[in-house]
Amino acid sequence: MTLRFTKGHGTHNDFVLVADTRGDLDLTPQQVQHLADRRGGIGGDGVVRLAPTAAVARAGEPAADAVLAEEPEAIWFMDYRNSDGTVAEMCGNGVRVFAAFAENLGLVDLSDGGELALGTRGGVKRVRKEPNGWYAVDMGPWSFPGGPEAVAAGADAAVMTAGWDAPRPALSVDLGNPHTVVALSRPAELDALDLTRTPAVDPPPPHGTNVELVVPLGEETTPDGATVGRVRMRVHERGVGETQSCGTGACAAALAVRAWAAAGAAEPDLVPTTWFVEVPGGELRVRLLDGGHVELAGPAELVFSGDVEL
Ligand SMILES: N[C@@H](CCC[C@H](N)C(=O)O)C(=O)O
Repeated sequence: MTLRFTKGHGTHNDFVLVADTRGDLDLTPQQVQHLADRRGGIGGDGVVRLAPTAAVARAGEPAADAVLAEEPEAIWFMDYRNSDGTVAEMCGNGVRVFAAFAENLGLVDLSDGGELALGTRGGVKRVRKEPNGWYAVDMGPWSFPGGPEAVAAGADAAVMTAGWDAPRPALSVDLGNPHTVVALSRPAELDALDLTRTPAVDPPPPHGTNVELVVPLGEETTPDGATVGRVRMRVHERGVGETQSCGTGACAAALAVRAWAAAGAAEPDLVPTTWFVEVPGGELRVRLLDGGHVELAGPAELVFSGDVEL
């Protein structure tokens, strides 16, 4: 079978995108692994299938039914797979690149304030385009699975990775997909990390986790007088390995660092609600929204298209 694809990335978190506008493509884990293979295939951290939400629901995906019940206008669904062939609930960089792909296919017009509501296994996501060309997505609700006690204690898990003498405290964050955030004290320590092996998380999360290693860089004032926070991050993605960026991971990092800062602040309400997250592949913006939602903004690029044999 010959398959048309487009290669895209968001801050160098890269994806093979496939337009399945009839919704009849059933990608096997082996086919996903082949598409994502950087030597024998196209290469990517993940594979994104764009399909009609109704077709995904008919194929037995309960999340697609829930999407249509919540937002009947979410007619397109992001079927996201990690490069190892496993399914993931959400991908923050993937959602933005999906929006750029849908624009490119002529399925949506995001100029003049247009919005794309799309379905994911993590619920309905809404994407709009900013004047600088960045895509901003309302990532929806998030939570600290360990609850207020974990936030007060600063941790509900421990992470051990190559080169460390002992496990370090970490905070679990749920963005629709699972994250575990560990704070390091110095950028040099972050740079020296060996992330070629999967970090061990205790207690082991039932469905695995993405692990973000972060260095809080403090607060700064923007030219328009706003106070924002800044974080550096490296990430080991579930089902992939170390990647150049992770959008849900950037949200998790900002939310954890903000919670840690608020816990130690005399006036927690003054801790910034906007954070810039520096990743090896670029920079993302994370903003707390009303109603317990979080927004992710950043670039999305389509690089080339072609045909591949499956
Ligand atoms: N790179 C993504 C996250 C992709 C899914 C993740 N590896 C998982 O298994 O949860 C992002 O930008 O959020």
